Amino acid sequence: MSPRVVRTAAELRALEGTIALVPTMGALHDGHVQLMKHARPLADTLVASIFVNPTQFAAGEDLDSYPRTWEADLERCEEAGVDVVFAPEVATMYPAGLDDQVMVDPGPLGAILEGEQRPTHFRGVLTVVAKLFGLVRPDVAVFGEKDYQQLALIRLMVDALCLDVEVVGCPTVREADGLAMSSRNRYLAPDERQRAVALSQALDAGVAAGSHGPEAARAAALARLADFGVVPDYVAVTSPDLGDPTPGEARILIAARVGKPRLLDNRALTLGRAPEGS
Ligand SMILES: Nc1ncnc2c1ncn2[C@@H]1O[C@H](COP(=O)(O)OP(=O)(O)OP(=O)(O)O)[C@@H](O)[C@H]1O
Ligand SMILES: CC(C)(CO)[C@@H](O)C(=O)[O-]
Ligand code: BAL
Repeated sequence: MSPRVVRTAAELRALEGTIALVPTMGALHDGHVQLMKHARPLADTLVASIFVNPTQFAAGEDLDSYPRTWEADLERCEEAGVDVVFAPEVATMYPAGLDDQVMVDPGPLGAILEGEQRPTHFRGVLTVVAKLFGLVRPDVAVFGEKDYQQLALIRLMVDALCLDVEVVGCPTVREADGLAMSSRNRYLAPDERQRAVALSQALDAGVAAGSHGPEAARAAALARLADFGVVPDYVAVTSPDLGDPTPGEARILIAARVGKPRLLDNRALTLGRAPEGS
């Protein structure tokens, strides 16, 4: 059955039973469909939001050219068993205007990695996610690990602001060659699409070198990126909660521009101790 499209808070208030929410910015791909399929059995009603959130884009970023594929998105939502697509106008999300004086401050975790490259990004993301939680009032909300720092910050926000929403993370869905699916992949020219596999291969190299410690993991990932001529914005090896890495469970994260689009990827890894004297 086709999902019902709703645009207002009043329509959302009429929803009954438990609610699962999958927030998106549209241009839906199989990664989004997996999030929706994962969310489907978690509640009576499955809501997917489609909203290209202006406040998470800085001036000069790709807000205006961000892909918008409405008809195809509705088909993907239907395929995934979505009941309701919430597609608000900007004024519904930002009734006080885009220079809204009340915004969510992401704190120190919002200032590193992606936050260093995009200083106002997470303020916009957390603000819109908080607004979506307030409007949709979900019992559970599902996000992708592809945007690992975003997922970590949303969990922190839910704890810090005492929001009554269960946050569920889903593994990254990849193309056959390992490239993490992303709405912006469609901007890769054919030769860039081939080079884009550098990110997942660099993560593989980092994971394989992890037994020799975090610096070895980082060096292996950087070397693999260099093989493809890809210069990253960052390659970071962290603890699972994005702090300093210690032996055991850890995370390796990469961001890099390949041609026009800026791509993100990350993987879990297990760190050994760095060799003595390194
Ligand atoms: N390959 C993927 N696997 C799993 N989840 C994903 C994947 N790509 C995106 N998601 C998740 O889908 C949700 C909506 O993301 P969004 O609409 O920004 O898509 P995107 O593909 O990440 O777009 P962009 O190219 O702008 O980064 C987020 O929770 C995001 O982490
Ligand atoms: C969580 C989100 C939908 C907020 O606009 C966006 O950052 C995204 O698509 O990952
Ligand atoms: N998934 C992250 C959305 C953004 O880059 O704004």
